[in-house]
Amino acid sequence: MLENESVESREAEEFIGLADFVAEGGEQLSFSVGDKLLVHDKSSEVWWWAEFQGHFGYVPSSYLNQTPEDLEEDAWQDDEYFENYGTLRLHLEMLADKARTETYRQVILSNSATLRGRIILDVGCGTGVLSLFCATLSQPAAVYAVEASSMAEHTQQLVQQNGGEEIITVFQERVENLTLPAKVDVLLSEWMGNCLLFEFMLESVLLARDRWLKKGGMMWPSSACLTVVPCQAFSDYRKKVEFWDNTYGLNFSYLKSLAQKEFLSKPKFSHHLLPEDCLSSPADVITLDLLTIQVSDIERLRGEFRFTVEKSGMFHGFTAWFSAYFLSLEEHGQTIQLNTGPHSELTHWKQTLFMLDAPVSIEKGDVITGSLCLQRNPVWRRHLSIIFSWNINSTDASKIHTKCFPMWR
Ligand SMILES: N=C(N)NC/C=C/[C@H]1O[C@@H](n2cnc3c(N)ncnc32)[C@H](O)[C@@H]1O
Repeated sequence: MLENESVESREAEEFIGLADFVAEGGEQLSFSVGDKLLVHDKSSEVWWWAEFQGHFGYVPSSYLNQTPEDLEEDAWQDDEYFENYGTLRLHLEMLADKARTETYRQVILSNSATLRGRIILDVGCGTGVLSLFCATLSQPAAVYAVEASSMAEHTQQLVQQNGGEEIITVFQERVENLTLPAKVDVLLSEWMGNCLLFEFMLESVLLARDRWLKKGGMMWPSSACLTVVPCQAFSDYRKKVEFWDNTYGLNFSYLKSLAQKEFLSKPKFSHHLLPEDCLSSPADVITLDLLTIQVSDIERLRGEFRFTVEKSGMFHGFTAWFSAYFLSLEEHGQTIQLNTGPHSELTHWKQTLFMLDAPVSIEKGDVITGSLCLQRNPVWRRHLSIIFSWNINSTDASKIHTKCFPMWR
């Protein structure tokens, strides 16, 4: 035993669980998100031999993250994050997104009468466009425009050059570290990342809500949901995997398994899903009420789905997108929706594609049931893993497929 331990302990590497894993069969080892495992053998790509609390077994490598020795950069990677937002590139992308920006403008315009005399907090105001909509399209008492990056210096200029300086105060600070002059009636923010949560700016918005939103105040967006649909993705699969079957007359199919691992193990951002590639009607799988959801809730969000296939074809994977909803400040005013799905005007987020390792041919009438879990990364706090579990035409637990997609670490 001593010999065995010394061999195994010599080369063991510490990894951290990105999501809960339930062993199927004696050879596998169960663990929970955040657990630290010792990996002794990585000879296989997919299954590693690991140890946890004195037990040994096989674990899926896609569920594990290398723990950074000393987290020299902070887990939020704030320096890099706010440096990115200090340049115009991302702000241009967001401002050029008409569907996104016009929706917020519409919300402020249609509530302009009720905004009169109110105090508004704009979390992560960037160039201040939303705050300037408030100041120019309504008469609030005050707008607190909070922006942590160096963009705030320019925002101050833009506010002055657009006559907003009487109403808008720009704060260059993380909203979590800020002391505001007063509590606010409305918390306005455009925080949604890919698959809704990526970047986890939502945590900052919720902390600001808990500290600065008056009782009975309004959150804009008021609610948000993550929508999913099973889909075809012939062109992606052809370009990334089938490409190797015939490469200039040569047979490179030996590379297909490498291609699957390299191209299909992570989600594909900015995917443009065509309506005709949807295999069924989409379903809202996860819904957030921004007034009541707690920071602890966003560590792990889970939803179930059941799709009845409406057209025969190939099941290449799932596509996800989000919608945000803005309640009216008026009793019976209409709710405004920002829908980033394939049946709405394209936005800079587009949609996100999650491809199965191997496509499955599917028939009209087939039923795909399963669940989706958004598991926040226990180490890199702006990242998450998205775990799809599904089976086709069966409730037999042994036929459940599962795939864990890191976004990104
Ligand atoms: N991804 C989408 N949609 N929007 C990202 C929008 C991010 C903007 O909000 C700022 N921001 C993010 N987090 C904070 C915070 N805690 N305090 C102050 N400003 C912040 C960033 O610097 C960007 O300008």
